[in-house]
Amino acid sequence: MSRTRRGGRPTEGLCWAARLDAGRRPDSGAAMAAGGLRGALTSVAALVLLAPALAFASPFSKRLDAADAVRSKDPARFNRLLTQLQSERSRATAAELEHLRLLVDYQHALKGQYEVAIGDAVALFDQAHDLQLKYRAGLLVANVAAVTRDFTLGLRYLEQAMALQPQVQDPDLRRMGFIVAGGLYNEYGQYALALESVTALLREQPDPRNLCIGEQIRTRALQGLGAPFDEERDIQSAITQCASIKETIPVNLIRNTLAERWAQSGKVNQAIALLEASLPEVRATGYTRLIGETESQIADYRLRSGDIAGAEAAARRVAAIKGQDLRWLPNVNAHHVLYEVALRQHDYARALEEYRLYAEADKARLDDVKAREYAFQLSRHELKQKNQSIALLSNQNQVLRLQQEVAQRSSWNFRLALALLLVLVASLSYWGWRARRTHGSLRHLAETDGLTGLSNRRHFRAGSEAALASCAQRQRAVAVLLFDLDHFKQINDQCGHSAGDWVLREVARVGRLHVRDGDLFGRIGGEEFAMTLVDCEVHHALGIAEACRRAIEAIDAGSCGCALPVAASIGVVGTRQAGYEYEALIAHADAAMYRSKVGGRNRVTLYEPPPVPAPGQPVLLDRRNADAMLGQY
Ligand SMILES: Nc1nc2c(ncn2[C@@H]2O[C@H](COP(=O)(O)OP(=O)(O)OP(=O)(O)O)[C@@H](O)[C@H]2O)c(=O)[nH]1
Repeated sequence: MSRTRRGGRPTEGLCWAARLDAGRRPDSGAAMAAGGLRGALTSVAALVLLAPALAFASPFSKRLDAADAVRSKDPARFNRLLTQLQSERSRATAAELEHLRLLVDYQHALKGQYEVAIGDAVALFDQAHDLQLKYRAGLLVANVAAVTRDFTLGLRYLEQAMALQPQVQDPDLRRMGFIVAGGLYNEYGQYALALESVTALLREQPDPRNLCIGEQIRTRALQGLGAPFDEERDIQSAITQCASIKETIPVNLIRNTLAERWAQSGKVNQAIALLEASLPEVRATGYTRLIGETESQIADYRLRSGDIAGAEAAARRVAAIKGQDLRWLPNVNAHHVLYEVALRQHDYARALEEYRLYAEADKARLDDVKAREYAFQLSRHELKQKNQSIALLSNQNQVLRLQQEVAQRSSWNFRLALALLLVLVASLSYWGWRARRTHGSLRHLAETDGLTGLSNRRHFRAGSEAALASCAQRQRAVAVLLFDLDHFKQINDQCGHSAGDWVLREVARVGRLHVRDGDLFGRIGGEEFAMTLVDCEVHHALGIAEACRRAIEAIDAGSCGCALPVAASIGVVGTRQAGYEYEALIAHADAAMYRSKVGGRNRVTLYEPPPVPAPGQPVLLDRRNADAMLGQY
């Protein structure tokens, strides 16, 4: 039958470092009896409890810090402070309540109320707003879950807490994370990870105590890995480092590692001598795990060296440790040694019994190792899955961000384009309006007589031609009136040109009063005006002409300082007499107007065609009639 010890010296129980407080303050008898794995694991939690307090300014915060600082060193004071703080919790801020909650979780853990501690620390990890509190809650769960052998939960929270560690500002808290991770990884048989953690710790230039703890974790990880190490550099310097600050637990754990090395290389007696020499100091620590490990190594090496009695004595001391866990490696080793001793003493019944105890313990230990390995693989798997999910989510987020950015940019571009378009439309509208206005002004200028605002000759003619064409189609009557002011030159000459202008504007004003919509009224010469009256029979046109004449006659130029009368000679012609040709109508109206002038002025004359001459008789026409007739024929 071969022994099944693996990984070198006994490794059950979590990092001794957690027992640092216990090392300074030896366990009570009851605690020693409880020893073994649970005690060791509890101590890991105690290490977490040693974390420096977070800085808070208020009196409540200061007392929280004070409680935080003594939670392991002075549990009685810690409990008192916590009771006070809880009674005054109504004064606490939300952040302070979170801190208080963490301390209460520590208190539960220290009292052995592991499930309560884990339950609330898990919730705190999820709910804490302060990153450092969250980190500490995660480490607490990791430690306490290792005590309760909930390895999966422990590793899950260890990894989650360590994921937060880079953001932790407090260097002491960061170092604590490395120590807890290194210690736990060693206990989970993950020596490479333990080495990684402790290497990170040593890079952070820890204080002497943390350096000693780190060295112990490192030697154990190297041993677990079966890595070659330089005895002087890797072990003796670590022993010196720990011894110099009187850290007896780590110093002796390191010695155990050295003894393991020596025994492996055949230096069994040297290993026994080293362990025997340190045994009094080891026993003085009261640290069950260290005592059990040292004694079980002595038992093993004595057996190998042929010292059956010495081996049996040491093994029995281990087996006698009360409250130990069946799976604890020193227990397994002790039963194996006792079995071998019984065999060599030919006490086969005892050998059988010891073998049964050994096999039972070893099986339980192997199951435990498997459970840790399984927990580790599960946690790695979960971590991988989580990282993959995070990566996936981050990719999705990136895609969403990009989509948002594109949408935003498109929206900006769209808005910009819209704004530009609006500016463009506004500019175009403005310039269009300006152009239309300019065009309108120009057209108005081109069509209007500047003095009277009436249509000028050209525009009057165009409008009249259009109206005549339209009325011609419908055979509607149109009349044309031509006005010529009488002796206007005198007004100009005697009253001044501005008085003449005023009279012209007045004639335009009164003339406008006599035209309807659709009629046309223009100034077609200096003192000549014309009206085209649509849908207007000539007799009606005569009435309008007469009304105009009277209105003009009524103009009192005295208001502009001119005593001269104002009057006009008007000629009227209708389309029934002269047809729809503009030129002919104007010529006939002009001829009629001429007749008014000739007839004494200030009168209205209807165009009358010249009498048809008797054959052979010449007809004398005045100049205007002649022009009109020439135009007609
Ligand atoms: N104040 C002013 N006078 C103008 C304007 N256009 C033409 N006249 C004047 O109108 C006068 C026309 O004079 P005439 O052609 O001799 O006609 P008249 O004096 O009215 O005499 P009869 O037509 O024969 O009654 C001239 O003195 C022109 O200078 C104008 O825009 N303003």
